Amino acid sequence: MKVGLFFGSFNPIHMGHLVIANIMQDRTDLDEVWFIVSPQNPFKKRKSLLHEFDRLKMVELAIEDHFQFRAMDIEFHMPKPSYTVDTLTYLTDKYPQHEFKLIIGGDNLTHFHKWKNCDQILENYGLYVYPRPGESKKIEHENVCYVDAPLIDISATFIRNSIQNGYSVKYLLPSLVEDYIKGKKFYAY
Ligand SMILES: Nc1ncnc2c1ncn2[C@@H]1O[C@H](COP(=O)(O)OP(=O)(O)OP(=O)(O)O)[C@@H](O)[C@H]1O
Ligand SMILES: O=C(O)c1ccc[n+]([C@@H]2O[C@H](COP(=O)([O-])O)[C@@H](O)[C@H]2O)c1
Repeated sequence: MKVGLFFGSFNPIHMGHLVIANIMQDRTDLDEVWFIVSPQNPFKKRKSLLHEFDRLKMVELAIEDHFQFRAMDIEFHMPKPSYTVDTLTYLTDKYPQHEFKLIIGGDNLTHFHKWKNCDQILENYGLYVYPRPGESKKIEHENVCYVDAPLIDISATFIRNSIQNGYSVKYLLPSLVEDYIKGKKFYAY
């Protein structure tokens, strides 16, 4: 089975993530997409970062009707910061029968050469790249696959700021996730 891994903070998960994941699963040879919730992205501030269990719960709520999507908490139990190559190695040991691909935005290619063991990621796994504003560099490699997808300019930051300012976030994220955020009064609801 071929699995696309979508890493992120998911604080919270939103329609941008879900549209990309669905296009990747539906229009490529990926059989499943697994959402890997990162407890603490080394490049992001902790400000407004909800507890990892709540972020995982929101991912589970968002994908519960999609049987080819899975939410994973593996990075919760790994050393921090979580390097993608270490998570890929862990998953390969645990699921030797699966083939793993990394799903990333084109903007991430600019700094991809700085990622830990990036050559190993390219050679042993490979990338499924979707377009994102700000992309400036393409990597020509047999294991890099560029997938056409619409640009959806929704971010978790926009959603958190909207809630804080009392604006509606309807349609920006699944209603079950919105209800969960409201119920817990997250992001100052
Ligand atoms: N609208 C979107 N379209 C495509 N990719 C996205 C979109 N929003 C986020 N991503 C990508 O999904 C991955 C996980 O996203 P992340 O959880 O960091 O969300 P975010 O919306 O970028 O969050 P924040 O606004 O808090 O930085 C990242 O690689 C990010 O670049
Ligand atoms: O392994 C690395 O060296 C590495 C360097 C930068 C980013 N990542 C991972 O890439 C994911 C997306 O990152 P970002 O900053 O684009 O949201 C996130 O889960 C990070 O853990 C991983």
